[in-house]
Amino acid sequence: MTELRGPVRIVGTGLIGTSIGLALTRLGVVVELVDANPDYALMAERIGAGSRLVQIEPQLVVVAVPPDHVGEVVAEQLERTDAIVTDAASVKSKPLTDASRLTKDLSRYVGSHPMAGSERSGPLAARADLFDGATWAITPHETSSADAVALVRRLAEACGARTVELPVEDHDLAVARVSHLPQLMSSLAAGTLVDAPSSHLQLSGQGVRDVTRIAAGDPGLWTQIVSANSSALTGLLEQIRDELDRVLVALGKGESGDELTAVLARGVSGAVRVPGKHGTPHIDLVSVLVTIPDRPGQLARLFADAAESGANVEDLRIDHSPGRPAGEVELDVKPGSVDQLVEVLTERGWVVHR
Ligand SMILES: NC(=O)C1=CN([C@@H]2O[C@H](COP(=O)(O)OP(=O)(O)OC[C@H]3O[C@@H](n4cnc5c(N)ncnc54)[C@H](O)[C@@H]3O)[C@@H](O)[C@H]2O)C=CC1
Ligand SMILES: O=C(O)C(=O)Cc1ccc(O)cc1
Repeated sequence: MTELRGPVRIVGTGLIGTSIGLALTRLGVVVELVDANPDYALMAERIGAGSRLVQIEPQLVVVAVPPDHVGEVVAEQLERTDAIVTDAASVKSKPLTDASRLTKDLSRYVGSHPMAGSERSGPLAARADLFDGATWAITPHETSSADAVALVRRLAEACGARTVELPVEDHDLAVARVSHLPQLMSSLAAGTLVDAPSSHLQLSGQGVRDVTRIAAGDPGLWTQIVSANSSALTGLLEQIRDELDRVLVALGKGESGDELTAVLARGVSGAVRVPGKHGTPHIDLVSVLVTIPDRPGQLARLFADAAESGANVEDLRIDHSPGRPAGEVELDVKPGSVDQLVEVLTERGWVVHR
């Protein structure tokens, strides 16, 4: 069996590279940190993601630089080392095409893509547990060696992720749908807030926060990602444009038409197909809303009371605007636990709504 012994060289010590470094270092794997910006490599070293100076040749190189530069760095690392080389880019066709223009033998290269991240960039946003429970795509190409694929699988598992293998082209079609289109939709929705009066913005609740969170991602990085996946994205954007036209026509009629309901109902059907946490199939959860006074210790009391009802809280959201005397906690539980949870919380004086 191919073992991940290290050292692992990480080229690009931003959010993703430094998070991989932290995850591997916690397992005792020796990590070498390299970045075009020496300050970033130093920061990554200071927070414990590895070391800038490692004398031993790497077993594996992970290229975690923006997509436009991945191909050249992969080719350079293949030529300079005997290591297996992977990358973490959000698109997989472009790095492969770019690298194949620069070097002949790509058997030690296999692309990969951790499906976890954040709207933040740079080493200081990194976390050792970023990939725990996440999916990590591995995209072998025609000449990737079995050893390369096996070692990259070990890397993903060492970072706490579960792996999915798929061809390069399938990967790019899939992420156009589940990552790149949602990013563009989030940016478009958030863009309408730029000129909004603050009297409108003060009514913001969790819905607009959910929809706009990823819009805060680095525009430079996302320009590279969506440009590299333009053909897969174009079809989806045309579909959205047609749907938007239908919505405009329906709204223009000024009547509560079937057309509008059909668009909204299709959204419900799509949303329930998104797999739940840890890549498990989506299970229907029920949300229970609890009003919580803005005082120290209230969350701890709520969780203790919820635990006593026997309900396992599968997920939760907290909505609290500064200055308001109370917040709203949304507890997601399995349908079978709801009655008991509501009964116990109500008995103990919580204001609960389903
Ligand atoms: N941001 C996210 O949530 C996710 C990003 N990715 C992919 O991971 C890669 C890295 O993204 P982030 O860590 O978010 O970006 P980042 O901006 O936080 O880090 C990128 C790092 O690469 C360095 N760099 C740029 N060109 C370089 C070169 N030629 N040689 C050495 N270092 C170089 C930069 O100085 C920077 O430190 C990208 O390809 C992205 O598509 C994958 C999954 C999630
Ligand atoms: O912030 C989030 O929820 C993300 O989904 C982050 C992300 C960004 C880019 C990727 O290629 C993969 C994951």
